[in-house]
Amino acid sequence: MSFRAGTVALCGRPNVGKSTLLNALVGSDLAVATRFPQTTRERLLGVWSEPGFQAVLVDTPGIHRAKSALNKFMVDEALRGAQAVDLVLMLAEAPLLADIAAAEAWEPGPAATAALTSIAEAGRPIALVLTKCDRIEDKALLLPILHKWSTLHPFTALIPISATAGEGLKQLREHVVAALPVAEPLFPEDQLSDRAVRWHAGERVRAALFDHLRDELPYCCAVTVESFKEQRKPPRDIVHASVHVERESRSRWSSAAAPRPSRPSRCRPGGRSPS
Ligand SMILES: Nc1nc2c(ncn2[C@@H]2O[C@H](COP(=O)(O)OP(=O)(O)OP(=O)(O)O)[C@@H](O)[C@H]2O)c(=O)[nH]1
Repeated sequence: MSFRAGTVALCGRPNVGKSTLLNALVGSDLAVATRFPQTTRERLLGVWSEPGFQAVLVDTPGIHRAKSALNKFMVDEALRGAQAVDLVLMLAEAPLLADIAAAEAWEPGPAATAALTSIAEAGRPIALVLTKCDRIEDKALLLPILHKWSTLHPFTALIPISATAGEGLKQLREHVVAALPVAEPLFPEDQLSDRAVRWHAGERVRAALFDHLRDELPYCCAVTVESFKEQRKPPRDIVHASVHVERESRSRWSSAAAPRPSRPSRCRPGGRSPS
């Protein structure tokens, strides 16, 4: 069988599970996934290599109505990520509904449909991926929801998944592989990301800020990695980073502890990176 390779964008509203899905498919915690919306600020490529195919996954910031310059940049990044790919996976969260009557009455909200309209402007094939389905006990509720989505766009497929429980990932994999052209791999098989280990170290620091600081603060922070020393033995990699905050009054938080970064570009596909 001929090798298939191409690019697949993961797009959707903030917090729908794009980074978690990328990590599940690549098999490594490359992208920072938190319970907070708008964690992803820049596009990240995750290289999903398996025998017979390589899908280069583009993790994008969440699409939302942006007011600040940073948020506008993030939305532009997301929409740029959907250009010229072989397939767009439009992720939408499965709604939590009481019963089948509620599921039949359900409509996607204006923000989700606006995100779909923006993504569709790129003119690429789009598959709808309904995320977090592990939270829906009665799977019959998913049918009317998927049907509602199908009326909004000629999606190439409608796939319910749970990235955390591994549900639906086989079906998703088959759909992704079928959408890839016959081509040579775009990245070496053992490369997991387009970013340097140092960039991932900065992202780990940002993830720590989300974990440890008050809810609103991480959004006002930027991280610069000042020095990064890779070590094979414990305590492993050493990161010195500066945390930039918007206001002087917030600077007392700036010495947040950095966790050990993973080594994404060194890991073999399928293996979990150390965290
Ligand atoms: N129950 C459940 N939770 C999930 C699943 N996938 C993601 N989550 C949770 O949803 C939250 C958001 O996940 P992310 O992967 O960061 O979402 P995102 O779309 O990348 O978010 P942005 O950075 O805002 O664009 C996290 O708390 C995840 O743990 C899933 O399959 N099931």
